[in-house]
Amino acid sequence: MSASLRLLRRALTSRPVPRPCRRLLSQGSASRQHLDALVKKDKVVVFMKGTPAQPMCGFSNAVVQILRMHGVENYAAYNVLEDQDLRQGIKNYSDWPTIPQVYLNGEFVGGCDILLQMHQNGDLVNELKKLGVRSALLDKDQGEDKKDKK
Ligand SMILES: N[C@@H](CCC(=O)N[C@@H](CS)C(=O)NCC(=O)O)C(=O)O
Ligand code: FES
Repeated sequence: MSASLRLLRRALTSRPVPRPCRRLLSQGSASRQHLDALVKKDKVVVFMKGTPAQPMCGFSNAVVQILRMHGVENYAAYNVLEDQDLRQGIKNYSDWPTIPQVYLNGEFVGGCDILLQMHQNGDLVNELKKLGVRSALLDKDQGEDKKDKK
C-alpha cells in the first residue's frame, strides 16, 4: 500500500482526535510563550488575587506586605481574579497549584510561605540586592551598621 493510501486509510479509520491538551496548546493570556514574556518583562512579578492597593486574599496580601517591608512597591502585579485563563495558566506554567506566585528575574520563587521564609532568613534581601532592587531593610541595616561604628 502506498504511503498516501496508508495515510488516507488511517485518517478514515482512526478515532476522533482528542481535544488538544489545554496545558500545551492554550493561547492568549495562558500560553507558555505569553507567560514567559510576562515573568521576564519585570524584575519582580507577582500573580495575585486583587491588586497591591486592594488585595482580595490574605495570602496575596501577605506577599504585598512583605515586599512593602523591603520597600518594593514598583513591581508588576497581575490580578488572576480578572482572568481565569491566567489563573490556571500560571499554575501550569510554574507547576505550582496556588496563588500568589512570585517571580524574581524571570524565575519562579514561590508563594507567600516561601517569600515569608526568605524574608526571615535573609535570602530575600540578598536576592533583591542581586537584582539591583533596593531593599529598604538593607538600607536600614547598613544605616544601623554605620551608627554602630561611630
Ligand atoms: N500556602 C500557600 C497559600 C496560597 C493558597 O493556598 N492559595 C489558594 C487560596 S487563595 C489558591 O490559590 N487556591 C487555588 C485558586 O484559588 O485558584 C502559599 O504559600 O502561597
Ligand atoms: S481567596 Fe480564599 S484563601 Fe485566598
